[in-house]
Amino acid sequence: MGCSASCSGRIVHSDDDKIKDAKIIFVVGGPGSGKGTQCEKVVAKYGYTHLSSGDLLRAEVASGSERGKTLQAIMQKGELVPLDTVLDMIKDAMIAKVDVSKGFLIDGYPREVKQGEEFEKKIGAPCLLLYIDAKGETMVKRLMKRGETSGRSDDNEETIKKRLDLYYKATEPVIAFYSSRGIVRKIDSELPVDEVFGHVAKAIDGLK
Ligand SMILES: Nc1nc2c(ncn2[C@@H]2O[C@H](COP(=O)(O)OP(=O)(O)OP(=O)(O)O)[C@@H](O)[C@H]2O)c(=O)[nH]1
Ligand SMILES: O=c1ccn([C@@H]2O[C@H](COP(=O)(O)OP(=O)(O)O)[C@@H](O)[C@H]2O)c(=O)[nH]1
Ligand SMILES: [Mg+2]
Repeated sequence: MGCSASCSGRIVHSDDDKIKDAKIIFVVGGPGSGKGTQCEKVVAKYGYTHLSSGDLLRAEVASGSERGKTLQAIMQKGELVPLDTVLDMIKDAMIAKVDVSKGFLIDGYPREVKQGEEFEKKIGAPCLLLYIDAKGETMVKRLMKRGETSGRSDDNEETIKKRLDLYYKATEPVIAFYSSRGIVRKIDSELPVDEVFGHVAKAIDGLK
């Protein structure tokens, strides 16, 4: 959809136009790499809107809807929910915030190259991809620890292993895909949280 002139002659931008023009940052990394931790800090410093695809899905599960029940079964197994479901949720959440948002952090998405391509067709192009990188054993350790209190049904040893396998197989190619466009900034998240954030902030400050 393009712009249309209203009766007063003012140009009216559709929701689609508005989100297409928004500043979009993808935050990609393995399970437990620290995406959510860093996004919270970006929100505090830059006022961006944080949308975690996993959180959106968990909210749907918590609502107790029929759709939520189907999602819960998929997530419990560490598999990926259908692409359109996640994309529609992200798009709705972006539209709801676009008028008040300085930019969007899309956390935990895309999980596979195809998801990125569809996002760009339906929403718009990212200006930056923050690649939050930690070793496999670090991620497992963090998630096992988080699992003691998170209440997340996928924070158990068996599902963590499947999430990690799927990350290496399906999600790592996303990084290569966007690297060729020159928008990937790799962040070492083995460092203490505040040091990691220093590097994240530098990447964001480098945006025009
Ligand atoms: N030591 C250390 N721990 C961290 C760091 N970042 C995150 N953690 C811990 O690791 C766990 C996972 O961090 P999250 O921010 O939830 O990770 P995530 O990438 O959003 O994980 P998913 O939601 O599973 O994708 C949490 O318990 C954090 O406290 C870090 O830079 N250093
Ligand atoms: O775009 C997405 C994002 C999440 N998920 C599902 O939600 C779970 C939790 O995702 P989250 O990003 O919260 O955690 P991660 O698996 O990265 O630790 C995943 O294992 C998937 O089952 C999905 O299917 N598509
Ligand atoms: Mg998270």
